[in-house]
Order: sequence, then C-alpha cells, then structure tokens
Amino acid sequence: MSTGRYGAEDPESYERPRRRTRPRTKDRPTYDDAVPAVVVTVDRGRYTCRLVEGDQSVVMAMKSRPLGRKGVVVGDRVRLVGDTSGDDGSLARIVLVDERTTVLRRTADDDDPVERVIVSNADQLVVVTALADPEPRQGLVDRALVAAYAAGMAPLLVLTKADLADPEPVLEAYRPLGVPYVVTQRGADLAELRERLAGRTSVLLGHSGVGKSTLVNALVPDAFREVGVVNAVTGRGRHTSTSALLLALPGDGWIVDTPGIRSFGLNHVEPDQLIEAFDDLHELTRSCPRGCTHGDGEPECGLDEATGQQVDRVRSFRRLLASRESGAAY
Ligand SMILES: Nc1nc2c(ncn2[C@@H]2O[C@H](COP(=O)(O)OP(=O)(O)OP(=O)(O)O)[C@@H](O)[C@H]2O)c(=O)[nH]1
Repeated sequence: MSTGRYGAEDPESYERPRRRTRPRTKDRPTYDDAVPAVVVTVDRGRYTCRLVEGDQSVVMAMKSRPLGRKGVVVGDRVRLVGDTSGDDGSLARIVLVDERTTVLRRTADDDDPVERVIVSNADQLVVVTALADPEPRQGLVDRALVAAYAAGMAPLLVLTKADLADPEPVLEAYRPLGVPYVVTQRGADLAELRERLAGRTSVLLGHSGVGKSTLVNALVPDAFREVGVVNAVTGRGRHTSTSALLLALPGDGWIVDTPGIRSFGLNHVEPDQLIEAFDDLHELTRSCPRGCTHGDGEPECGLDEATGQQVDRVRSFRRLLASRESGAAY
C-alpha cells in the first residue's frame, strides 16, 4: 500500500476531506428532500429500510457520516438521501434518525460488555409462551415483563398450545398484576390477538418451539414473501442474521420478530422505575424509607401495608423485582 501516512501513493489523502473542512453546524444541510423510512433489519452495517410513503419499497442504506457513532436499530424512523430507488445494487444514506419513543435493550455478555438497544419505537412487548412442549418458565416471563415495563412498553402475554395444557396455573401468576393475555391453540381464531396488535408496533418474543413462527405466519400471510424481499435486497440466501426483523401487519401495525434476543439487560432497571408501572403500589411506596428497594424483608417498606387483593399483587410484583437478579436468559 502506501509508503507513508501522507505519501503521494496514498489515494485516501487526496480523496477524503479532512475533518476540519466539515461544514459548521449552522451551514449543515437541512435534508429537506430526505425521504422518511423505517429500519426493517440490520445486517453487518447495512440497513434495510422500508419507505414510509409512496410504494413503500425496500431500500438498502448505510449510515452517513454526520450520524457519527450514533447507532441505528430496527424500528428507527430515519431519513434517507441518495439513491432511494431500491434498485439492485443501489445504496441510500441515512442522514437523520428521529428521536426514539422507546428502546428495548439486550443484555451485555462475554462478547459485548455493553447493553445495546435492539429495537426502538415499539409500544408493546408480546411474550409468547407455550403451555406445554416446551413447559412454561415463569422466571423468563417475569424477566420479559420487567424489560417491557422498564422500556415503557405495554406487555401482552400470549399463551400457545392450550390444546395441550390448561392455561389457568400460568394465568394465576399474572392476573394479580393485570397483565393482559391471549390464549391460543392449534387452528384457533386469532381475531383477539389481531385486535391487540392493530395499530401498534409489537415486539414478539419467544423461545424456540413455543409456536412463534406459526403465529407470525398466520398474522402476516405474506411474511414469507416479505422476508424474501428483504433477502433479495440484502443479497443473502435467507434471513440468517440474528437481527430483529420488522414486518408490516395487514391493515395497520407492525410486528418485530426477534430471533436474536436471548436475554435482556436488566441491570439498569431500578425498583422505583418498575413500580411506576403499577399506580396503586407506587402510591404505597410513598411511605418507604429513602433508598428502599421494595423487596421481601425490606424494613418498613410501604408495600407491606397492602391488604386484601393487593397482597397478591405485591407478592407478584416482588417476584418480578427479584427476577432481575436471576438467570442468563431473557
Ligand atoms: N399442539 C400445538 N402445537 C403447536 C401450536 N402452535 C405451534 N405448534 C407446533 O409447535 C411446533 C413449534 O412451532 P413453531 O411455530 O415452529 O415454533 P417457534 O417458536 O417459531 O420455534 P422456532 O421455529 O424453533 O423458533 C410446531 O410443530 C408447531 O406445529 C399450538 O397451538 N398447539
């Protein structure tokens, strides 16, 4: 390559503008002609976007320099410039990312010590759990619920395979918290679920085998074709990346399939943040001593003053609270 950092043979020293030549903020382009789009999936620095207006075609894009190190994730509302034709080999540039209304983070792990945002702007977290085959795991559901409340997303529990087991034992654990739920089984009518998804952006979460693909295929009849379009644009044989994938529901609304989420980072979730999702319990904690963590055995915790049905609610809330500390999954 080049013989020296600024050697004549180094083509980059000619072609790349020096940092200092960047326009000052006040001179920056306004991107008035930028095209609004939503990020559908992310794969190795390439962002598959769907235009929000017009024919809603799928366009491949990269981040533009003014974004700097700012991350772009599935669900982000962005503005594109450049080639937004979506034609083979075309590449647009993302120049703006709209402010996010919500963020869902996955946990830090050995490969990556930072809790990263995986999906933005979703307003509902759908926790799909089979009633049997595989057995439901309360700890995982609890952690998913904590992630939802912490992210400011409404939770929805979807219990599948009711043809194999009674949903009642699972529902008992979540009824005191008022978690909305839908029970389904093989061949069931999904009208109730569709209604709960309509007009919202819902992240679907579920372990392998719980029936998530079955649901996605039923909800998005052309999911297969949609994934095909994305794959054609990304040039991959199939959707193999572990990134989330945003799919348009017929009518109004979006679902985000999440093959890559195995666990949530809940380290950032404070007890006081979680309790805000439960108005009446929040009220009880007003009498707590400073720094109270509202857990079992906390001296003088206001939650201990609960009476009647609220006692069950406090017990369930404390179970959620404790789930933050447990397990590697969800
Ligand atoms: N009995 C019964 N079986 C179901 C139901 N829903 C899905 N299944 C079956 O459960 C198995 C797993 O379903 P999938 O939809 O592939 O599950 P998944 O959660 O997407 O799992 P992965 O594809 O591994 O991610 C399949 O054999 C389905 O036919 C249900 O409501 N009742």
